[in-house]
Amino acid sequence: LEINTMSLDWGYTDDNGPSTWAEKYPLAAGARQSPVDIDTSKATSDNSLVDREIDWSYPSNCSYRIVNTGYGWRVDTYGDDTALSGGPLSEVYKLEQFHCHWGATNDEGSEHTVDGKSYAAELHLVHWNSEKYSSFKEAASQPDGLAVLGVFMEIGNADNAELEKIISLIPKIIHKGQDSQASFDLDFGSLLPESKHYWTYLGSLTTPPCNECVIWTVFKEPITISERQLEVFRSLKSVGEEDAIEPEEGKLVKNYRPPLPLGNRVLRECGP
Ligand SMILES: CCCCCCc1ccc(S(N)(=O)=O)cc1
Ligand SMILES: [Zn+2]
Repeated sequence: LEINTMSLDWGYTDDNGPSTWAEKYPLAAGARQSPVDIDTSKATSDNSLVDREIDWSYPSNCSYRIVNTGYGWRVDTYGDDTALSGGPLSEVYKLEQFHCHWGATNDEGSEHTVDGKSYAAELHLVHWNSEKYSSFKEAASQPDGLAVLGVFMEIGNADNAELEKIISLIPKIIHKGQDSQASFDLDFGSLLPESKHYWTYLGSLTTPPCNECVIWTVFKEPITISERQLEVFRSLKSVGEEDAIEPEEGKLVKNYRPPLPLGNRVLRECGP
C-alpha cells in the first residue's frame, strides 16, 4: 500500500517547520546550530582576524544550473575556478552553490538577525574545503567542511541587476524539481556588499540534516533587492507539477529558520 502523502519530509509550514525538524533530524537539536541572533555587544574583535580579510575569486562567465529544490531556488555552480580563503578560513574553499532565504513579508526573511533585527532576505554562498576533503558530501560531515557567506538583503527601490539574471529564470522552475540550464556571466562581486566587514562563528546547515559543519561568515553590510524581485521568489512552489493543487496553494512564501542559541560559542568580528 503506497500512501502518497504530498507533504514534504520537512519544510516551513506549521506541521513540518523548524520546531518539528529535530524529530527526524536529531542534529537540529545540537549546540552548534545556525542561524543565530548576532548580538553585536557580544562580538569580539581580537587580533586573530586583523588584516585577514576574506578573499574570493569567482569566474565572470560560467554555466550554471538553477533548480527548484522544493525549499527555494538554488544555483549550482561548477566551482572549478572559484576560491574562497582568508578571514576565519585556514584552507581554500570552492563554491558549490548559492541560494536564498526569504519571508512572507518584508519584516522577516533573513535567517541570521542582528540585535533582533531581521532583514527581508539572506543570500548564502556555500563553499567546501577542497584542500582537506575530496567531495562536498564528505566535507558536509566535517566540522570545518563548509564555509558559507551570508549576505543580508534589504528592500531598495532599484532592482538588483545581477540577481535579475537569476530571477528571470524563476518562471521556468515554478514547480519543485524543475531546473534550467543557463550560462550567464554572473558578476559575483556585485552579489556581495562593498564593505568586507563581517561577523564569524562556528555553526551548522540551517536546513535538515542540520550538520554542524559550517564556518559562518556574515557580512555586516546588506545588499538591496526590489520588492518585485522578492515577490518573484515567493511565486515558487514547494510542490511538483503533478501535484494537482489550487493555483494559490503550495507557494513558497517563506523558507527561513529562526535563530538558535549561540550558547558558549565565540562570535568574532572583523571591521567596525
Ligand atoms: C549531506 C548533504 C548535505 C546537503 C547540504 C545542503 C545545504 C547547504 C547549505 C545550507 S545553508 N542554508 O546552511 O547555507 C543548507 C543545506
Ligand atoms: Zn541557506
